[in-house]
Amino acid sequence: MKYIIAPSILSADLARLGDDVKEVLDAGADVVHFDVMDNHYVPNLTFGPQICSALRKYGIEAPIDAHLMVTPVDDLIGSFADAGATSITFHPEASKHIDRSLQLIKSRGCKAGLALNPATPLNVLDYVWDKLDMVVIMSVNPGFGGQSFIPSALKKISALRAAAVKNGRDDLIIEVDGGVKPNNIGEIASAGANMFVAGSAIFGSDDYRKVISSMRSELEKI
Ligand SMILES: O=C(CO)[C@H](O)[C@H](O)COP(=O)(O)O
Repeated sequence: MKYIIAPSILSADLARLGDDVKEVLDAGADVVHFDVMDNHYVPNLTFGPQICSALRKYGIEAPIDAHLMVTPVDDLIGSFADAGATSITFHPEASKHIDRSLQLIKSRGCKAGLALNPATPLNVLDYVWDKLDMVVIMSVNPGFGGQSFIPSALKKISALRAAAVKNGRDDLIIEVDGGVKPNNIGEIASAGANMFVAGSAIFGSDDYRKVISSMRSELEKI
């Protein structure tokens, strides 16, 4: 299985974001995870499409995974697609019309996904399987980096992988976000995840290559 490592720029050095993102990609990361927080859906405020576009202008060519922790959702979908996002995910509680928001993302040529909070059940996916490229299992409550992985996420990841297969979606990307570290990435992957967001574990280290390599060597053991 192809495993995707996506550093969350929430924990990057924001005063030198372009360089920090280049460094983490040079160190072996696959995707830039871009946390968008609005101080409304979540109690924190980060960055908007201008920063995404600035990263593109700075020469970042890797996929950018925009995780919208905002409400309302739809107005920002077009802005992030224009700004160069490759995939856009949002929280079902944040959109009045989940199916419409997913369609909007796909119509702009981006991969589409739903992000499920720790207490959000999987049945929200029941009627939109055909519109999902990815599902984000939040293994922390959204809003802040540096929190601990919530263990019940493992059971949820396994149930999601089984449901995806049952619904003919063996290709579904299962992204896990929150508290991912070299010492738990193996069990998270074994449960069925194939994309891993890690903020503090990577950007909090002074050797990005070493952390990413140790994550990859844990993944190779599976
Ligand atoms: O979406 C997020 C918080 O809402 C972050 O992406 C997530 O918490 C990653 O940070 P860390 O790896 O430090 O837990």
